[in-house]
Amino acid sequence: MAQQGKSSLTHPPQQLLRLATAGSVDDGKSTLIGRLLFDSKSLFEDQLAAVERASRERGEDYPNLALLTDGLRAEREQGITIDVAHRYFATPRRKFIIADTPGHIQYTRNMVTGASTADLALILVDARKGVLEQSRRHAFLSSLLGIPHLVLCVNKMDLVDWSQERFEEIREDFRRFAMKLDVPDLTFVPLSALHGDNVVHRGTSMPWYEGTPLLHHLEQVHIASDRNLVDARLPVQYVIRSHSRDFRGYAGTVAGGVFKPGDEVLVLPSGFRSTVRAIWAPGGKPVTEAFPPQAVTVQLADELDIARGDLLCRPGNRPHADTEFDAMVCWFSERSTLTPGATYTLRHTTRATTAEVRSLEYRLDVNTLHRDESAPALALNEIGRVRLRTRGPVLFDPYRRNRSTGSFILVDDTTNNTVAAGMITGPSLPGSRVVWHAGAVGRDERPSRGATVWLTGLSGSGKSSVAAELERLLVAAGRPAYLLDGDNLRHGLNADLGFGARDRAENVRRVGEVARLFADAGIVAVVSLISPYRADRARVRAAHAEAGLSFVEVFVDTPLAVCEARDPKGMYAKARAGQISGFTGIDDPYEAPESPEVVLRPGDGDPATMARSILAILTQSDR
Ligand SMILES: Nc1ncnc2c1ncn2[C@@H]1O[C@H](COP(=O)(O)OS(=O)(=O)O)[C@@H](OP(=O)(O)O)[C@H]1O
Ligand SMILES: Nc1ncnc2c1ncn2[C@@H]1O[C@H](COP(=O)(O)OP(=O)(O)O)[C@@H](O)[C@H]1O
Repeated sequence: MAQQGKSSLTHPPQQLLRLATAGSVDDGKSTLIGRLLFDSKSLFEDQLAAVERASRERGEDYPNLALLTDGLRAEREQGITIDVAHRYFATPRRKFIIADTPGHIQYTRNMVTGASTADLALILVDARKGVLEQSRRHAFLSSLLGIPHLVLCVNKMDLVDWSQERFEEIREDFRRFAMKLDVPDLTFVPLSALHGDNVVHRGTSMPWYEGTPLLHHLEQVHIASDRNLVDARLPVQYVIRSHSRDFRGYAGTVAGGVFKPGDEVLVLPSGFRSTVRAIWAPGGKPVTEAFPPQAVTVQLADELDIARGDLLCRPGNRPHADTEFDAMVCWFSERSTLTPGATYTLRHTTRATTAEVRSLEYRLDVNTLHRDESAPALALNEIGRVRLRTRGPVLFDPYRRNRSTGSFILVDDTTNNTVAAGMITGPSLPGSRVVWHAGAVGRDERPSRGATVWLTGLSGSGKSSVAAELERLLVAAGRPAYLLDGDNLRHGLNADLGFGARDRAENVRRVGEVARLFADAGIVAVVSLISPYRADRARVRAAHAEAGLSFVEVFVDTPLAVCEARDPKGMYAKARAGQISGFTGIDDPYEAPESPEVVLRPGDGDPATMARSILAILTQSDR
């Protein structure tokens, strides 16, 4: 998934939101898309007139918005491989591109293709039916594809009498499943696409709903920081030469970070260094900076031997350059299967090389998240984890960090067909040097089920007090639990770490690893750590999702003024007096969670009461 990045961009990144929709026709997807277009007045007069005419002809007394996407549906029913359809609409705030991917079980492949660049996924469920296997599959695929924002639209609320209770039931059911996935931002909207409630306008039917209508959320959701603006990457697509003007430029699409004239760059795989002399946008206009996903031409200060497939980055921040790595792949071919030993052409950014499937580590059941380690092959629409070895080094970042330099396709050389899409998880643990020994005890064989409860918040917010109560409650109920408190761990495991951003990241990483091991062992790890950076916490969540373990993020949302008034250790006073620098909340940042499973505020009661509310959510996640 793209990483949080900090940048001093002078122009805001393009305000375009790419949406992927998933759901079956019956869930009302066509109607919802139609309603978005209709109510946001994005329809052309003639389209509208055609819909009204067609509705009248069918004897319907309201414009049947599903007819807008009907042409598409017809093609699909005939089995034509149109796969993914794109629709465009705009409001004064944003432009939208909707990739409409069919919801049928056969279409995992289409979702992988259609949604791979999406900023946000809309998943539709029918309020009468609730969360179905298909909704889970879509949520899983969205998280696998690294789509940072997910909205569960509970549609057809009119058919359940606008019931708040039903909505909450579905929300909790879905949230329980999503806890095991890596979904950084999850939103729920109850709506009726048919009547329009909560699509563009609020309507009057669900006064109990405190959120905003869907379109408002789509207009407001913060996507600028989803882009990776940290790791500068420019895969070279073409070398542009003009002998007459003595010019040599390197053209490509920026895949990460920001490039500016004057920046020192490193060319891979050669290792040459140079400086950016100038950058041009298409059309030849010089620009002062370039960021993803702009297509640009870069001129360097030195004459170097650079070819298509090379990559420009910064000397202190390079991608992996490896011939062996692990990836999740989705198999696309009906005619063949992915089997260990087979070779394919691997296309990655602007390079191609031969890749051999060294091993199939497991096949994943997308519905249950069960891993089948004895699966011999992957068939159409199946997803699994593989280890690949390539002839030449591949310059990659893990997909979670960069969706562009972390993805690839496999092409069958005999047919020239694309047979798989892959997402690189990271370099292989060097097979010969370090081997991961799977234990002989399966998770289900352990006497208890583990999980991680992660309390984040300012110093003095109450994390330790609540965590201690939760540990006590769990143990009293006969459930193994163990408190991992930041302060305490800094006396031992993390005694070598300070409070700079890098050390805090390492602190969070280590505690996250320990928590994951505890959870795997069947223990509830109760973590109390300021953990101020969203990206660091997101990595821990991802590591849990990867291991199929529940991760419950608890935001202890006590305002700074309250924490400062409590000041149990006198730290705030010292920080204000300038005796401590880089203190969280005073002169160091705290990034609040965007969608934690639990939020605790000062009015929510004493620590024991708060702990009980966490326990209730945790118990749900066990089901
Ligand atoms: N500069 C600075 N910033 C924040 N906190 C500081 C700092 N220096 C020391 N302390 C004390 O260390 C405790 C926080 O440690 P953590 O390991 O939870 O911090 S972090 O997650 O790595 O940010 C925290 O304890 P709690 O009050 O229990 O949160 C502080 O008392
Ligand atoms: N729910 C609560 N209501 C009122 N005071 C609280 C609550 N939770 C904690 N406190 C008080 O706030 C102070 C800081 O709590 P602590 O758990 O040490 O915070 P943290 O671990 O986040 O630094 C303590 O004095 C504690 O008694």
